[in-house]
Amino acid sequence: MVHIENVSFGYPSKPQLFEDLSVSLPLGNIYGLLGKNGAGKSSLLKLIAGLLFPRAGSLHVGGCLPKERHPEFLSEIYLVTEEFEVPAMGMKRFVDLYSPFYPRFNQALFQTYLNEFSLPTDEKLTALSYGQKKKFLLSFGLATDCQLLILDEPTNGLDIPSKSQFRKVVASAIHEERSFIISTHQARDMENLIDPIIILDEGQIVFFEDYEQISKKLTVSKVKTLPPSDQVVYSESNFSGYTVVEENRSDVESNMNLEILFNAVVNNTKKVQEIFKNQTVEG
Ligand SMILES: Nc1ncnc2c1ncn2[C@@H]1O[C@H](COP(=O)(O)OP(=O)(O)OP(=O)(O)O)[C@@H](O)[C@H]1O
Repeated sequence: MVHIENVSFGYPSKPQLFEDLSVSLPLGNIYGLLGKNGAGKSSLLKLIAGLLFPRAGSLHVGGCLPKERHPEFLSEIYLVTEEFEVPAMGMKRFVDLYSPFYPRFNQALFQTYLNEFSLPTDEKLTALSYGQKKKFLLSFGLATDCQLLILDEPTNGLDIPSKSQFRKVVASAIHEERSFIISTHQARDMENLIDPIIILDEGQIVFFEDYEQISKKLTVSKVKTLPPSDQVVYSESNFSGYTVVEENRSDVESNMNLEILFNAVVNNTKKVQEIFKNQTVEG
């Protein structure tokens, strides 16, 4: 679905943000894109959506060049940005205007999502709160059934019940003919939803692994004293000792959490990459 080859990109009169970045994202997954502030997550999502253009390299989405913004491409992609504006109109008018661009738009599902998020349907979009506007756009994006749904920080501004509703509706809307890319800092909101995990750092994709491999290859434990340093991939001190990430040398799959995984990858990228390089190819 998304094929990025040797892409370089930088904003005018700024240093390169990406240098020779390559990644392929086949259909059927909810990709989680993690990275520090300023790592370039939103820029990468905009490159994929054709809102920014690479300086070098090639970028294809569903066989189209995003920068050309062909109708065929636009009808298969929906982007919910972190900051957005909504037009001053009611929901029905919005749907009447924009759903015809999406040939598989599902009105019944759209209604289900609005109900799930308890959204008032008779208000003008501009009269909704930030979180309600976001839930409206998420509902619309999910209901388009487009092949590629891109969500930039989707749970920012959502209240606690809405975060679990978000996980529920997103998980229900994925199928093998579509993919979602979700960029987030809210690792806890995304537990058990995003898989594979992609980590962007220093202009490169430094980590791209699925949960199964992560739990086979790494283990996390809480200990009172630190193990020998050559065994420690990453450690954090806590009130009762340490949380330690180590290579998983057992046959038991671990229960890695996303926050600690992220810290391990960005603090000890080389070591993590070495561990994952020795992957056994199954099947
Ligand atoms: N329109 C722009 N013009 C110039 N520089 C920009 C522009 N947008 C972003 N940048 C710069 O590009 C870099 C990456 O920004 P980007 O928003 O893609 O990062 P991010 O990973 O999404 O960050 P965050 O997690 O803070 O949202 C930052 O250094 C930022 O200052």
